[in-house]
Amino acid sequence: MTMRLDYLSIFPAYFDVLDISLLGKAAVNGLVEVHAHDLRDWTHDRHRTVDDTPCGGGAGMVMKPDPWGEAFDEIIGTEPDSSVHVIFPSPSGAPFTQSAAQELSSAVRIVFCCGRYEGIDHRVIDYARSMWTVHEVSLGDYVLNGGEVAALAITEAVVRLVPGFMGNPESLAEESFSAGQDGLLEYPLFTRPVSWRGLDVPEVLMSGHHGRIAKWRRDESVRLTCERRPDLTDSDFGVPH
Ligand SMILES: N#Cc1c(-c2ccc3ccn(Cc4ccc(CN5CCOCC5)cc4)c3c2)n[nH]c1N
Repeated sequence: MTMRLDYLSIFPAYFDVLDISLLGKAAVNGLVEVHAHDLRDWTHDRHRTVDDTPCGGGAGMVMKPDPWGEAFDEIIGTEPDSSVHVIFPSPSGAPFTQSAAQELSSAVRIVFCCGRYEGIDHRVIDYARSMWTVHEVSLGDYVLNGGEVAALAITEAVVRLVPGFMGNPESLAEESFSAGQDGLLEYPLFTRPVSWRGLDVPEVLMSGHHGRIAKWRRDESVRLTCERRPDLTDSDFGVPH
């Protein structure tokens, strides 16, 4: 099954990068199909205008609904289809999580609507909700200039979970933020040389003793999680708050 990814943006060149590396390989293997669109192609004035002043006043500009509606008609269609997932990155969106990525990895079609300025006229989102499955999501509590970077991050998080994408699916099982690691942060990683600029690989990792190695890794994951992400710890880890 090929996953079709569409990107609507006034900066479609942001998505040229998807031809590189693993994503490029996935496209070649037919796992994903990528289409980037310039929203201005659905404007009709000489200046190819996509924005206007906010109703009710306020700073900045708001993206007009008309180009989005015409782009939707051409790219997605005019019939409702809940199997189409439409993602609006937004500072006021719900936090994007690994479980959301996992859910989206089984989607047949995902359309990313990348806003700019102060955002998109809300009727565009309301219309999309009446037609497709809509996700208003945020990458995190910091302000970006538009939705493109978020769309790229979400794409990578989702596509790497598509069956057949990652060469070694076992590497997905041990990752942080996935059930396999009990939601703890990943332990520190080391490789050769054993000694580097006076810094040595922890002896336990060179011991060949799998039980001790597993304990060290678990202890390190718990230590790191307590230090950096107390919000992820709870009594189940046997770790005091
Ligand atoms: N995903 C994601 C994002 C985004 C994001 C996503 C999409 C768009 C479209 C336009 N912009 C720029 C923009 C910046 C500032 C504001 C006003 N601010 C008022 C006070 O509260 C904060 C927002 C609005 C819009 C976007 C930003 N930012 N951070 C994330 N994690």
